[in-house]
Amino acid sequence: MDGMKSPATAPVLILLGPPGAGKGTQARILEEKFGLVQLSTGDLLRAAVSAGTEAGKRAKAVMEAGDLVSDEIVIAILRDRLAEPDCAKGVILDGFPRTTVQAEALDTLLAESGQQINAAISLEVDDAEMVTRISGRFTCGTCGEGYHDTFKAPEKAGVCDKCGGTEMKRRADDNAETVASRLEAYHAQTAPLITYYGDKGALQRIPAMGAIDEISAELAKVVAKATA
Ligand SMILES: Nc1ncnc2c1ncn2[C@@H]1O[C@H](COP(=O)(O)OP(=O)(O)O)[C@@H](O)[C@H]1O
Repeated sequence: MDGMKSPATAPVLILLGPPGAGKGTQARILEEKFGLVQLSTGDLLRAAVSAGTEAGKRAKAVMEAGDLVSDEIVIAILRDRLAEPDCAKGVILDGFPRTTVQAEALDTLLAESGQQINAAISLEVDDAEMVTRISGRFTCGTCGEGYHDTFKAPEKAGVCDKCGGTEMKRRADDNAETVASRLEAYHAQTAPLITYYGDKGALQRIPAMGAIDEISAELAKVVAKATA
């Protein structure tokens, strides 16, 4: 029929990288720049734990140990979230997939609605830096929004950058012992996805050891190209 086009599919981007690589920070920047929705399975799981849902109860101890929550739970949570109307704008997946089983489930899920991923972007950093970064990060217990990083701004230790509050809290799993397990889980279970997406021709690598705005500028170029 004249003028009939197949509907444009919404962008689907994946951010890959170890804990502390800056996936969450960069996903929030991309959300604003490109009008996309950030989907963080870590945030969704923490919300399930706080709400005390069945999935949350099963996930709590696993997360505190720095291990990966079962594929079954995470895939179910992600599937439900993706079905919400705001995701029609396009999504940035932050922290998902983290295993090959999850990557395959995502491909199947997207194929059901005629979609596929635009790019899997790997934020490349080294492990030693990750431990330092994670042990220095705090969020604000007063406004819940502010963020403070003792590593980047030691002079402002303990003070929220948004509201000036002084009740800074560390995430339950941001301690040296758990961080080591999270890095181990990353190398054993998630790093193979770099090859998975490389083989599909969907992988983009970005050096991510520098300043947040330099990395986000690089990332924006890659995203603009992948979603054009
Ligand atoms: N896709 C996933 N599969 C399995 N477990 C997950 C997944 N996403 C998050 N988690 C769980 O939530 C924890 C926190 O994840 P996240 O907030 O992404 O932080 P980080 O990337 O800093 O480790 C992980 O250590 C893991 O236990």
